[in-house]
Amino acid sequence: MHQSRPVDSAGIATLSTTLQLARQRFFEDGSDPQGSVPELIARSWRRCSALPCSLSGTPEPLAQEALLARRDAQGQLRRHALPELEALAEALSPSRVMVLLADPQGMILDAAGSDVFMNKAQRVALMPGVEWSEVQRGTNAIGTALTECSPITVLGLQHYLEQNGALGCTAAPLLGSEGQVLGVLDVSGDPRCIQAQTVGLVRMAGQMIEHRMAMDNCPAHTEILRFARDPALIGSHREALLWIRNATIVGANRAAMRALGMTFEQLRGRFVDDLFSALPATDREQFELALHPWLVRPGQSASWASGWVGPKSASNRLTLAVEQESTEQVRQIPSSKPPIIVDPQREAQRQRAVRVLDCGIPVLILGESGVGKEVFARQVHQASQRSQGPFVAVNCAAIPEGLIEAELFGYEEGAFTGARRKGQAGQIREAHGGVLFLDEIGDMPLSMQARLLRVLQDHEVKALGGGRQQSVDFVLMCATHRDLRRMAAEGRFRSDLYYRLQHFVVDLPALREHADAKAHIDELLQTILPSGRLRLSPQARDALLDYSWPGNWRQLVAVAQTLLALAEPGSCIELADLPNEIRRDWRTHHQQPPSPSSALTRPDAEWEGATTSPVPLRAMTDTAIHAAIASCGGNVSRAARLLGVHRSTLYRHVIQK
Ligand SMILES: Nc1ncnc2c1ncn2[C@@H]1O[C@H](COP(=O)(O)OP(=O)(O)OP(=O)(O)O)[C@@H](O)[C@H]1O
Repeated sequence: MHQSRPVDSAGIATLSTTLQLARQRFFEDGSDPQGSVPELIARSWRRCSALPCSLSGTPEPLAQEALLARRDAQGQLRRHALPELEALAEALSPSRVMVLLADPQGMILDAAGSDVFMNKAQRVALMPGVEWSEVQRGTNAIGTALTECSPITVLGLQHYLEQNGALGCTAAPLLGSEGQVLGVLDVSGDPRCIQAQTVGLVRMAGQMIEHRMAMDNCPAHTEILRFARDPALIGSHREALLWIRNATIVGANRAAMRALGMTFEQLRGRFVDDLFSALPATDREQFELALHPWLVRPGQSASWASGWVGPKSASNRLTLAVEQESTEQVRQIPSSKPPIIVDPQREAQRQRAVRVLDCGIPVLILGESGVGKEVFARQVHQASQRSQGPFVAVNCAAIPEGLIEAELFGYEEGAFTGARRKGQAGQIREAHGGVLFLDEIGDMPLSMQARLLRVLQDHEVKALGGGRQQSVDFVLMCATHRDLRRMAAEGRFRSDLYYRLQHFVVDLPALREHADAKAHIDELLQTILPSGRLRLSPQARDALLDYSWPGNWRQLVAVAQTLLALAEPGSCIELADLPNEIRRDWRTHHQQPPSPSSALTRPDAEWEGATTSPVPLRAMTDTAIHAAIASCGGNVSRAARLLGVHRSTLYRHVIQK
């Protein structure tokens, strides 16, 4: 019996007629969906329909102690995956999606990303503490990726349960060196937000996590043979890896399986000499590896740059200098530390905040999401007398309400019944001697605010589950995008805590409100997209400079890093390569003939445009000039010839703008 019903027409925007029909036939008549939905989805629907028990309903998340125990059991996975989770959430933040990490059973352990979407997702229990295996939640990206052991995207009503039809999710399983599933990385959001770029970024982040875990886990008596077509990829997450014990292959990563065209089962147990015809002695540091002739497929080069990693010897990482012709330039991987743009006003605020902090007075930072409140707080800490002490950042909105007390105040050993847990100091005690940064303090539950206020007054903290009061020495910095004054007036934030926090307030302006907004945007773009490697067409640059950046610096950095990750080295980024909302915004302000050729090859075109939709002449000229420059690959002389004007006229026009 099928447990989900077909969908009515008031469904999701992404629902296609074919999908609708396929669901109807499958759920009502039991017709096989083959050919109407992707094969992975069809297979999963079949599996789900054969499940013995009903899949409907919204499950309750685990209690906090049980979730903490599940997290503890995946300490290594989380250590390697959480930085990527944060980076991915940051890179995708303009899209209102969330990034999830689940364990090998599909239990969601951690989430990062858009608060707006997280709140929506909670309604269907897509949150930490809930298991999203296929058996529990039907076809879904996390569960189906785990079952199929393959990356997958599940959009809208491809989900088995109709109640999950508003979700778009893409997930990549994280595999260990023996093909075992270590966990799964997932991005979920509105189905329209899951674009090809999102899928690519999830897979890339998954590869990075797998690579880091693999290098951290080289068992005793095992060597790793690393190889890649391009020597520059050796040491990166894109290198191929084979684990070798007694000259026999015992493990492989995905890149190795792809490079050799073999599955893990086909590789396991093979002698490595079977694959490579000239395997060099292990004491050589640099060598070229030749693939055995019988494995070489048409068009595949037989030569690889390669190197060894000895057992447990991270220091033995080889940097290879094999001379090899390579047509592929190495793609720039977005740097994890983009530059911070500083202006005089911000610098003055920072210096004053340092003086205040050094006197032990709390600093409250206000501003829209993404204006750099945490960045600012970290800079103040760095310049303060507490710079040698810790900077402990806690995002009050990201921690589920039931966990926040334990996270902040810590707990004693055995504090939770039935849990085999050691105690935990808690973030407040971890900030001893330094700074405690409470981000999104406006989202802190009222009961927690009362406890925090007591800690600020007494400088003492008591962990959950008993124990004695311990004295703590920290200075508080807080941030929020909410109007705390109004919240306090409406009783949604404790007034006594508000008055304690508002002695020194830093109000960081939105990016669009900066007097030099365009210059700042340009400076950041130039640093992240260095002109030697990538070019921005004049139209694309204009669109980026003119955009209002509602997600502020975070959105700008994420867009620039995504462009860098996706563009081929040396290529020119065009308007069409920019995210939809930026293109749409630019087009709204520059209603123009679509391409230079239409304006240039048909001299009357601009007048036709003028009669149907009046556009200022200056704007039309701008667009024609930028389009001409773009179509000539940035060459102003050629663009001038194309437009039939002198080069100096064009320069003058561009400079005057
Ligand atoms: N002055 C700056 N120059 C360049 N990039 C910046 C600047 N400030 C912030 N950023 C970028 O924006 C990102 C977001 O900054 P941050 O987390 O401090 O914002 P926030 O205001 O705390 O956001 P939220 O309120 O959503 O937590 C940073 O990781 C950094 O990449």
